[in-house]
Amino acid sequence: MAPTRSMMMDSPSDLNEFVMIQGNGVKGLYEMGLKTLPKQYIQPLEERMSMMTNKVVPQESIPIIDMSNNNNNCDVEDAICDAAEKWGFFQVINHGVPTQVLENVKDATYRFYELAAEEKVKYTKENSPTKHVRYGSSFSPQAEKALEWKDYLSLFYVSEDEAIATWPYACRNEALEYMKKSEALIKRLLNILMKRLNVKEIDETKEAVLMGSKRINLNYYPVCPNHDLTVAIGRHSDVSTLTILLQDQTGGLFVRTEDRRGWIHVPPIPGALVINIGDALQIMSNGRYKSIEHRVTANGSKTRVSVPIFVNPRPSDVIGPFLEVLASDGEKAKYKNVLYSDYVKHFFRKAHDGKMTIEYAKIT
Ligand SMILES: COc1cc(/C=C/C(=O)SCCNC(=O)CCNC(=O)[C@H](O)C(C)(C)COP(=O)(O)OP(=O)(O)OC[C@H]2O[C@@H](n3cnc4c(N)ncnc43)[C@H](O)[C@@H]2OP(=O)(O)O)ccc1O
Ligand SMILES: O=C(O)CCC(=O)C(=O)O
Ligand SMILES: [Fe+2]
Repeated sequence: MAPTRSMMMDSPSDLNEFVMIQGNGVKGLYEMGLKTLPKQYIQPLEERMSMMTNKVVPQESIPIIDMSNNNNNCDVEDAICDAAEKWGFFQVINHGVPTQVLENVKDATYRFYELAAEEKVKYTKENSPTKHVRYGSSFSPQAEKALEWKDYLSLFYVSEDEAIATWPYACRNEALEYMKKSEALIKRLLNILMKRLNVKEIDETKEAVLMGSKRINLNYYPVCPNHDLTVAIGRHSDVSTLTILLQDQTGGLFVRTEDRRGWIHVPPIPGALVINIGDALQIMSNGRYKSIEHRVTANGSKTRVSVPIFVNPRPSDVIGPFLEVLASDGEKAKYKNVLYSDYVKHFFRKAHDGKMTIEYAKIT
């Protein structure tokens, strides 16, 4: 529902109560017709995209890789590994996930957020019947100095039966279908990436540590007043092995340049998926593949949705550089072995802070 002129009003006196506790989210703030951004969302100058220090580099672009069978397989494999080493980010087209499945999960995202706050609030951290389903706003509100203009629904996959029993009806079938139909793409990408690391075969143990758990997030970024003063998602790197990201046609995702001096826009391409390397794979590849910092800008005129699938080790896995990588030329380990759930908890308990999470695993 778009706000009408007569509805325009000030922010609620207790913002936390309205957004988080009653479950209205930032979507609720937009629908109230706020004219100005509440102060809690005003980011420090250095985090705003309008600052000179955050310049956009329009002439740069992350690779767009055609994965269709008509293309020479070796060329595709090289392009993927090169992109993972240099950029940590690339887009894939002709990837095998049906367009209809992608459209359906975007529609399902809208369907979930269009539910009444009383329905959505049943899934907040305080109310959710399971830790595997969580509806929230911003990233880590207790730890953040300034909030982010984003609502999310986070669904941790354990089994189809558990998902059917616990995920919200408005989106569960579509989210499950998107996960299922992405499976072949995920395996193909991991096989390709492992080959260059001298990992000849993904056996059961390797499969568990590379893709033993999955989380799907339905992100909703409503129109934002004074959007230049805030962010939709602050600078961060993902803690996953790989992330498969579906974005709509709005735009707003930016990736840090290699020299860290600027930001590259990831242009929406109909039917494409954005792939990025997460911290877990940076660690397992001993830094060969890069988990790159990225961020999302808030938009003053359009609502945006995105749906990442985070492909992860299992929480109980210990991750560290693969022996195959170290053995190949006696390379020294740059990261220590860490319990993956400790690593993820460390990530979730602090505000977004660029590339800082990986310091937790660095050998200094
Ligand atoms: C939300 O906005 C985001 C999210 C992201 C995500 C990027 C990713 O790469 S997600 C992939 C993360 N990996 C996994 O989910 C797989 C492994 N999972 C686990 O290890 C566990 O499920 C766990 C996440 C560590 C939770 O473990 P548990 O033992 O049950 O511990 P808790 O006490 O429940 O949680 C620990 C701590 O984390 C907070 N938290 C848990 N789940 C979420 C969630 N989905 N979203 C946000 N925060 C979460 C929880 O509140 C706890 O913090 P406290 O301060 O309350 O103690 C990228 C960018 C974004 O903007
Ligand atoms: O919305 C996007 O384009 C990116 C989302 C993201 O970076 C995340 O959820 O980790
Ligand atoms: Fe991310």
